[in-house]
Amino acid sequence: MEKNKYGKELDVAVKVVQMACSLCKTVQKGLISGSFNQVKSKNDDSPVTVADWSVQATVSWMLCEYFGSESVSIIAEEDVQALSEPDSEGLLGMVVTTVNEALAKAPIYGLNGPGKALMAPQVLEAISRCNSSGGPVGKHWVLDPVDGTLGFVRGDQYAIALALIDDGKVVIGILGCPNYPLEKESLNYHDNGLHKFSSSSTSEVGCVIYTSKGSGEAWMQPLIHGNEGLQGPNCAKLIKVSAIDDPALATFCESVEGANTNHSFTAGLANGVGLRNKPLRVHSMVKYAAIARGDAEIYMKFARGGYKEKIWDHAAGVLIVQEAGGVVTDAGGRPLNFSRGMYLEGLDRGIVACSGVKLHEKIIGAVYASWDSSNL
Ligand SMILES: Nc1ncnc2c1ncn2[C@@H]1O[C@H](COP(=O)(O)O)[C@@H](OP(=O)(O)O)[C@H]1O
Ligand SMILES: [Mg+2]
Repeated sequence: MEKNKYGKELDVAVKVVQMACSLCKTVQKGLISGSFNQVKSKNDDSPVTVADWSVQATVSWMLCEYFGSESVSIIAEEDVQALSEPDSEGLLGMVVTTVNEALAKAPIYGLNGPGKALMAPQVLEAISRCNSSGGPVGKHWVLDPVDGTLGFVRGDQYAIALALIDDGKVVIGILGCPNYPLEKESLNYHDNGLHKFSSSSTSEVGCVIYTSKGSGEAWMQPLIHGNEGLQGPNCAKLIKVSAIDDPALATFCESVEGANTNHSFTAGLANGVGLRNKPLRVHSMVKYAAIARGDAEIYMKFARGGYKEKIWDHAAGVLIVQEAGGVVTDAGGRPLNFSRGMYLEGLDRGIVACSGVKLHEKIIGAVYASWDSSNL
């Protein structure tokens, strides 16, 4: 990990994402057991939880600690507005406790935590400083503290996504996938005929996947659970995209939510290129992890109605798929542009990530052939 130009950043970021995974697992357990009222609605009606703010505060605090609070630039999904409302005192208290519990465990991950517990203003400051506008010059961290919040609140798949952009290019990418089974065998057909990841008693669940640009390698670590650190069974494994290039054998992934991507358009594309398997519908950037790990071959996203994709929903996943051997472009076949602030400006229609060039060309060709007759 240390050998590349961004070795220190990657080393710290992987450890921080490991911490964040542990934090999220604890909060998700509390949510599912119904012990806390930790979910709020944002202005766009999407949910936000104690975990979103707590991960953002923890990652922000750590990055400032290691890379300097003066110089570090972070673009992340959450702000402190809902947390600062008069009726949010209890919620803020939970966030502060959750952050301090996470930071107290920093040494388990080989990181230095704060000398003493953070107070509420410090936690709010850590969250609100992640308001950089990014752009084409300099280093910018990009964080989605809990991607797939709907999956998170449903006890399903979600991801913690952290990437570093340097002069407009994504140079490192880390995806924490706390509910993603380590073994592909745990990928089962579900009742409704769709693929779904399910944990079995034989497979360990949860991993952190990471890469750096130009390495041609992507790695997967299991989650760190106790004091065992990163030695022995926690050694990272190389991952690689699938070698399948026959559409009849390929599986495509997409959002669970029909509001986030047009399922009927992707069904038409799938049919057009001869895909036979049912789609694998998964919340969050775990879809990119599935492509990078060879558990599926295609990920397509076609948002509706002028929705503008945010960089934190794609940066880490795109680089991981590319370095694991895959291809990711917009629907016009062009690379995604991470250099223009918080949005993927100039994105042509949708996003297509594939395990290889052959499948990718077929999907792009199918988009070309069917776009005009679609209602998108
Ligand atoms: N109307 C919309 N169209 C497309 N994507 C949307 C959307 N509203 C929200 N999203 C994005 O889709 C992400 C979830 O992706 P998926 O549906 O693939 O699981 C959300 O991430 P968050 O859950 O972090 O907000 C959000 O950024
Ligand atoms: Mg997201």
